[in-house]
Amino acid sequence: MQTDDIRDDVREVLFTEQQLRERLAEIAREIEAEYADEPPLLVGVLKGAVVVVSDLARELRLPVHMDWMAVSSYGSGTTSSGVVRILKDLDADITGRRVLIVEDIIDSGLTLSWLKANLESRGPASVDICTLFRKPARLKSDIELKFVGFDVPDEFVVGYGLDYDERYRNLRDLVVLQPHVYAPAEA
Ligand SMILES: O=P(O)(O)OC[C@H]1O[C@H](OP(=O)(O)OP(=O)(O)O)[C@H](O)[C@@H]1O
Ligand code: HPA
Ligand SMILES: [Mg+2]
Repeated sequence: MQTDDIRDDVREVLFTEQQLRERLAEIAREIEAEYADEPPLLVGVLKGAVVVVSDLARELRLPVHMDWMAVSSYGSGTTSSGVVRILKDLDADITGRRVLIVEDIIDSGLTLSWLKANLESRGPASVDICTLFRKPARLKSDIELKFVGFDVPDEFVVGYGLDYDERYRNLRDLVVLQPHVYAPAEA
């Protein structure tokens, strides 16, 4: 059973809005140093990364461009199928450009290792990954992550863009939900 106020479904706050903002500011400084000569094209992966891209881009002082891809690997479940589909491709031609993929979470890593290889096949100058969260216990690919915000425990997390069945993306903190949220409704 889910409640009307999404905050009532929270079991535990893992990272507060303020902690997330402070860590993103640190990452922004690292990105500015890395791309001082050529600002990157930020590629946000819809929909989870919308909140991260929005906050990270406004923290950056570089004249970045932004583009979006939608890929799907999870559907409404809580584990990756490993099968990736492109639902929306980039508008931009990335030939010769420096690309920085921005993600909310790397869980199995399957979505991003596929996406990185896909973008690398288009002839960019570089493709790197920035993710705010990483779940080390679940990583199934040895994908290189250039900028990482926080490691999270092996639990399903939501908020700050991350959803469970499309809910909770608008929670300000990164949280773990109460077990009752996942329980089937009583007949
Ligand atoms: O490392 P992985 O195990 O591949 O999982 C990570 C991906 O899964 C989630 O997206 P999802 O497919 O749920 O779409 P969404 O962003 O629209 O929620 C998340 O936003 C990452 O893109
Ligand atoms: O822990 C998670 N929460 C929400 N979406 C996700 N996609 C991969 N892992 C997660
Ligand atoms: Mg999701």
